[in-house]
Amino acid sequence: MPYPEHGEKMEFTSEVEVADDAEVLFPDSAYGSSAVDTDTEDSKTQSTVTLTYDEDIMHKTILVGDSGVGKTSLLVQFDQGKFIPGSFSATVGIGFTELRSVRLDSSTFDISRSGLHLLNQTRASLPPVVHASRERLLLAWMPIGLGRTGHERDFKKHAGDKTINEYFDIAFKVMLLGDSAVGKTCLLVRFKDGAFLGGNFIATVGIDFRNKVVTVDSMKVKLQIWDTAGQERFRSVTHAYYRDAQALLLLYDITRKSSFDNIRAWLTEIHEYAQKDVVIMLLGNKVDMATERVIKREEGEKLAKEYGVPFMETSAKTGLNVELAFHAIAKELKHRAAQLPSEPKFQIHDYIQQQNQKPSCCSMV
Ligand SMILES: Nc1nc2c(ncn2[C@@H]2O[C@H](COP(=O)(O)OP(=O)(O)OP(=O)(O)O)[C@@H](O)[C@H]2O)c(=O)[nH]1
Repeated sequence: MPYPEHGEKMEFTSEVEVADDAEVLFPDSAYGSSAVDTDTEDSKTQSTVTLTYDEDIMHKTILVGDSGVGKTSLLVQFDQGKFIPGSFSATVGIGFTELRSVRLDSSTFDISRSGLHLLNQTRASLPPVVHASRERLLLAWMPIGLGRTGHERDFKKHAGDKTINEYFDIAFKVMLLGDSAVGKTCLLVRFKDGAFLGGNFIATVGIDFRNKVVTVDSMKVKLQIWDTAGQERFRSVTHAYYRDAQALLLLYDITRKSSFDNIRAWLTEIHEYAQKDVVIMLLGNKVDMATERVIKREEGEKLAKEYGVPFMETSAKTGLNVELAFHAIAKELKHRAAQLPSEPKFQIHDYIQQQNQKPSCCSMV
C-alpha cells in the first residue's frame, strides 16, 4: 500500500509474468543504506505488467512467520540467488536487505535512489503474498511498500554510507523522537554528513535509519540512528521500534511552544514502549533562530532536571552541539556495555558540562 505522495505513480495491470533471464544487479545485504547514482527508468515486463514510478518511491516489506519457517532463506534466495544450507541460526532482532537495481527482461527496474528494504522480522504486520523466486518476489513486493522518507533524495546527495563495511567493536540503536518539523532529520544529516538540509520541509514517512561509527576511548562504536516521523499518523509504526532502542534523543523546537509542551506526552510514550533503562537526552533544536525563540534555555533545563535526563540546545543548521549530543550518547552506551570494574562510572551530565566549557566546543559553523 504505497503512499501516494511526492508524485509517485505505480500501476499494475495484471498478473505478473517475468522472463526466465531475469537478473538482479547490484545486490547488497547490509545494515545501513548506500547510494548508487543511476538513472531511473519507467519499465515494463512482457506486456503483462506495467510499472511506472519515479525515484521517490521507497518500499519496505516485512517477512513474518514463526522461527524456522524460512524467512531468512527466502530473503537470501531473493537477494543472492542461492540457498545457504547448514545449521539453522535464528535471526536476532531484525535485519534488512537492500536491492538497488533489478533487471527484469529487457527493462530495468531501478530502485537505486530509494532502495528496497526487505525487513526480516519474527513478529510484525504486513505479510506479503510471495512466490519463491527472487524475480517474482520483487514484483510481489513492489506494490506494498510503506512509502518513503522525505529526505531520502537529500541523503543520497551526500554520496553514500561508507559505514556499511566499516569495522566496529560494538553497536547501539539510537532513535530520534519529537514532534514533526522539530529538526530530527536535519540533526541526523548534520551528524552523518556535516550538511544542513535547508529548503522546503518534507515530513518523514514512517521510519528510516543511518549508521555512523564513532570512536569512543579507542573503541569503534557504531550508532544505528533511527529517524522517526513526528506526525501523529505514524505513531503506531514507530512505537514498534522503541523496544530495542538503547538511546533516545527527544527533540523540541525552541521557536515552537507546542513542540515543547508535547515533550511530557513523548516521555509518557517512551516510558510505555521503551526499555526501562533506555538512555534519554532532551534537545532544544534550532537555537540559531534566536530572534524567534519562545522557549528559554532554563525552561528546557528545568524540564530535563524534572525527568532526570541530560539536556542541551542544538542547531542542525550551524552544527552547534550536534557532535556532542551523539558522542555523549555513544560514550554513555559504551561505558554501560563495556565498563571495566576498575573504571569510575561515566557521568553523562558532567561530561556534557565539561565539553561545553571548552572554548572550541561544539559548533561546526
Ligand atoms: N533554522 C533552523 N532550521 C532547522 C533546523 N533543523 C531543522 N530545521 C528546518 O526545520 C524543518 C523541519 O526539519 P526536519 O529535520 O525535516 O524535521 P523532522 O523533525 O525530521 O520532521 P518529521 O520528519 O515530520 O518528523 C526543515 O525546514 C528544516 O530545514 C535548525 O537547527 N535550524
